[in-house]
Amino acid sequence: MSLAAAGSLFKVVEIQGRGRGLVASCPIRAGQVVLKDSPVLLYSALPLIPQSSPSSSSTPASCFCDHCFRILLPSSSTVSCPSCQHCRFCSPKCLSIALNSSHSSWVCQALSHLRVNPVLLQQPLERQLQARFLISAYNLAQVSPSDFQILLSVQGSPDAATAEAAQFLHPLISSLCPPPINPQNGFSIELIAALLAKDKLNAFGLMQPFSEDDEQRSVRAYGIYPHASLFNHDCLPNACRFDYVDTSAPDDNHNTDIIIRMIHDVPEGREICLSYFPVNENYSSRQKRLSEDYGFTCSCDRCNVEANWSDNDNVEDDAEDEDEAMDEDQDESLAASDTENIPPEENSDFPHAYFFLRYMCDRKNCWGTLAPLPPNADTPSTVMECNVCSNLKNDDGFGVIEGQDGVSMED
Ligand SMILES: C[S@@+](CC[C@H](N)C(=O)[O-])C[C@H]1O[C@@H](n2cnc3c(N)ncnc32)[C@H](O)[C@@H]1O
Repeated sequence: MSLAAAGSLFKVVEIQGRGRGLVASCPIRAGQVVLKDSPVLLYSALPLIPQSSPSSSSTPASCFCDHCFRILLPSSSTVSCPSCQHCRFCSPKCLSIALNSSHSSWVCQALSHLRVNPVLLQQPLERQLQARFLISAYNLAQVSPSDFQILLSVQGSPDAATAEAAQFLHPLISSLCPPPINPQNGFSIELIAALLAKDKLNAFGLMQPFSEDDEQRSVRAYGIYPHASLFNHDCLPNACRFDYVDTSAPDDNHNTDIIIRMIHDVPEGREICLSYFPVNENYSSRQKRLSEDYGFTCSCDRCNVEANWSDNDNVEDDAEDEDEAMDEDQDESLAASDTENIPPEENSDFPHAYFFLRYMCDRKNCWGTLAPLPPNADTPSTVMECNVCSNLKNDDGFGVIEGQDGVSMED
């Protein structure tokens, strides 16, 4: 679904202090899909050299296809790039597509150079990923100039951190003899800084598969989704995004598309917002992330309430008032169980408790958001899907629907 196709559901408007935003142009129902978006650019979020086997060239470089980022199962017929032997693909078809797009011969050579660059390899993962992004961006300019223009059109201007990264990466990337973009700006440090800023503000992470044992789920790939990048942030979002990287049909070339679905009904005129990170984070860490990573101070309803809490006041204190047991491992976060006995109308300090009760997944280490499946004609679905662990639950009794992990969403 392109922005134009979804145009009847929302419009792009300029909102004071927030830049562009997407506003409902009609009432939108819970579960309704408002956008299906394809990436203009995707790049791996793994270190240049796999951590577990830094010196072995025969060890697989990654456990994800280097083009479509599906997980590579031991039984699957994977193929390696014939030139670098490092990047692996889930099928000969994916390799063939990649050789003409994401893994062109220039990308292959550039990544091979980076993998033996001792200065870059000593840098933190973030710097290595910025190098990966710049390789992909320059390649995009070559293989799809129109998509490169789209990348340039998303929001983002350099800050001190991206300017410093550009200082470091400019000589490195220039030494890879990238293909010329245009004679005016070539591979200027300014262009590199601008690209890094756009990536920082707009990249969506495609996460590694969920596991209850993983406290910190990592990202497998980052992507720039031009339409989805127009959603502003709210700490109590009314929409959330789903992806079906591994569960889409094997011949589906759009498995890295993301889908934005409404969490609950919204009236015409309401801005549709996502949360840029899991909703369980507390006030100070949310404000810190939004300021450092996105350059704004959040003044959403939830922040306005929590700004008035004293320094040590947090959701857990409310939960303690209610004689709730504390999860010591989560003392910086809001645990769903902490809110169970706090009806919003009885706790004026915490009016948004209802959101966490109804829309936050309570599975261990998940912290995902629940949204109903799309309505059937006008009938709303009573089944809620978690956008992190894919669990399906009945909206009424919150019972888990067995055997329904990883459903695939089509248009
Ligand atoms: C992914 S972009 C969202 C679309 C952006 N507003 C635009 O014009 O393209 C993220 C940027 O939007 C702005 N933004 C997002 N949510 C905001 C909010 N709640 N309040 C103020 N600015 C916000 C910030 O400048 C942020 O860095």
